[in-house]
This record gives sequence, structure tokens and C-alpha cells, in this order.
Amino acid sequence: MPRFAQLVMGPAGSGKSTYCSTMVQHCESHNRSVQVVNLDPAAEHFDYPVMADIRELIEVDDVMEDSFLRFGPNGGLVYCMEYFANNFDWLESCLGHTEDDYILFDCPGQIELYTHLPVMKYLVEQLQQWEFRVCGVFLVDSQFMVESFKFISGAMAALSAMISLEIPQCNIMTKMDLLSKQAKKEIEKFLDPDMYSMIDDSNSRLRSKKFKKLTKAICGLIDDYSMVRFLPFDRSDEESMNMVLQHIDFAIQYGEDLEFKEPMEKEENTSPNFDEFFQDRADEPSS
Ligand SMILES: Nc1nc2c(ncn2[C@@H]2O[C@H](COP(=O)(O)OP(=O)(O)OP(=O)(O)O)[C@@H](O)[C@H]2O)c(=O)[nH]1
Ligand SMILES: [Mg+2]
Repeated sequence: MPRFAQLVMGPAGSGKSTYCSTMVQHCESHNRSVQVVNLDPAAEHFDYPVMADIRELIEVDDVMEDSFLRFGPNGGLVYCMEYFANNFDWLESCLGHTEDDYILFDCPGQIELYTHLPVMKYLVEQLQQWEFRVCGVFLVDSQFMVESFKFISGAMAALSAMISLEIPQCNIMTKMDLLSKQAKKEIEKFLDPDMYSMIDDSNSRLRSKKFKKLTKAICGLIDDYSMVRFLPFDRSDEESMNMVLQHIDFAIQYGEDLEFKEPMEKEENTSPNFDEFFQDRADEPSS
């Protein structure tokens, strides 16, 4: 039986921890059990129940206070993540092995973890060895995406993560509830973007001719291969959360192997011919 995981990534403050807690509540209301693992050694606040917390293994404050290491906050975090990568057995003991596992990993916001450091890749490989099907969920704050040049940077960041992790990835624009009606309308063009038209956007700050050419080449590449799409995530809208979850489930084929479970209270009334009934149905030729 496979297990399922979402690796919730994205820049600092993009809404990763909030996404995790909102998703847990959403899934609970649909009778789905989802657990969260905090992988941010610098986390101070989150409001979901944790299945495992990396701070039990290592905390960034302890690393920074170490007079021998003398790291600042970013170096300290990278050190913590490397320490974590050398101690995956800690994670294994926390995860145990339950059937139908569905786990969200709330990752730190340091973007270098998803661009050139190998730690997240090691984590993905380890999870795959433990039979997890992993989907990358890359969050970008919609507030920073309403202009072409910002959008291009966001798309490039999402693309770096896709390239370095080599797993299915859903890119998500968060905090849609904060946008005005007008801004929501404007942002639609960024969800399924026509990258070529971005270049000609009159609001664009891409003034330099030389860099415009480079940007045009990059946009052309992203557009021609349909590499980056974004899904809107509005935590005040059930429909939006459903859509995001469906995309991710589809990417990791969640649900395909789930066994049919009979509701508990009906078990007593189960007819002795229950299995035969389903067997007969299965034998019937499909029309
Ligand atoms: N209105 C609104 N606010 C949000 C949403 N998502 C996050 N926020 C707010 O944005 C801030 C940052 O959210 P977090 O969930 O902590 O972001 P994060 O990506 O986990 O941040 P780091 O772990 O520090 O990288 C908090 O004040 C949240 O309340 C959202 O969908 N809507
Ligand atoms: Mg967080």
C-alpha cells in the first residue's frame, strides 16, 4: 500500500504553515485523515497538531548560540537541515507505518533549499524509499504576483524547485482572500499565463533592451513547454481548496488504491451474501 506526502515549499511568509493547518481542517471536515510534520527548525508558531516536529531533533537557536559554529539565522538553518538529512532515522521512527498515510511536510522558507542545496532532494529520495508518493506543493504569495516581472521571478522559483526535486509539483497562489475583486480579475491572467504577453505588459519594469531579450527567451521557454501553471488558493472558499486538493491527489494518484471500507454501524446488518453480491456485480459485463 503506497503512502502519500505533500512537500509544502515556498518563500518565507508565503503561507506554508497556514496552508497546512487549513488543509488539515478541510480534510477533517471531509472525513479524511491528514497529518502534518513540521520541518522548520526555526518555526515559532503554527496552529496544526503535529505528528512530528524537527525542533525535537535540532533547533536553529541552539545552533546559533553555539560558540564554535557561530552561524547566523540562515547559515544556522542550513546546518540544521543538513543535520536532519544525516538523521533520517529520527523521521522514520516518528512516522511509523500506518496504512493510507497522508502527510503534509511543512518546510522552511529559505529558497536556497529548493534551488541548489541537496537536502530536500535527499528527503524526497528517502520518502520514496519508504514507499511515499510525493507531490511538491510550491506556494507563492498572490500579493507579489500581480505584476509581470514579479510573476516571472515567482515562476522561475517554482521551476527551480521542479527541476531540482524531480517530482510532480503543484504551484499555488496563496492569500487570494486578501485580493480585491478587481485584483482577482487581474490575477486570472497569471494563473494560466501567456508568457509572451507578459513581456509586452505596459506596467512592466523591464526597461533595459538587453535584459528584455533574455527575459523574452526565458518566457518563451516556459510558455512553449507549458512548464508553470498556478492554482488559486483561497482559504475562505471551500471550492478553491477542493480544487487544489484534487489536483494534488491526481498527481500522486491518491484514492486509486484505497480499499472500500464498510461504515462501522452497518457491519452488524451485513447480509451473509454481501460478498457474493459484489462478486456478482463484478462478474457482470460492463455496458
Ligand atoms: N489572509 C490570509 N493570510 C494568510 C494566508 N496564508 C498565510 N497568511 C498570513 O501570512 C503570514 C505568514 O503565514 P505563514 O503560514 O506563517 O507563512 P510561512 O510560509 O509558513 O512562513 P515561514 O514559515 O516563516 O516561511 C501569517 O500572518 C498568516 O496569517 C491566507 O491564505 N490568507
Ligand atoms: Mg511556516
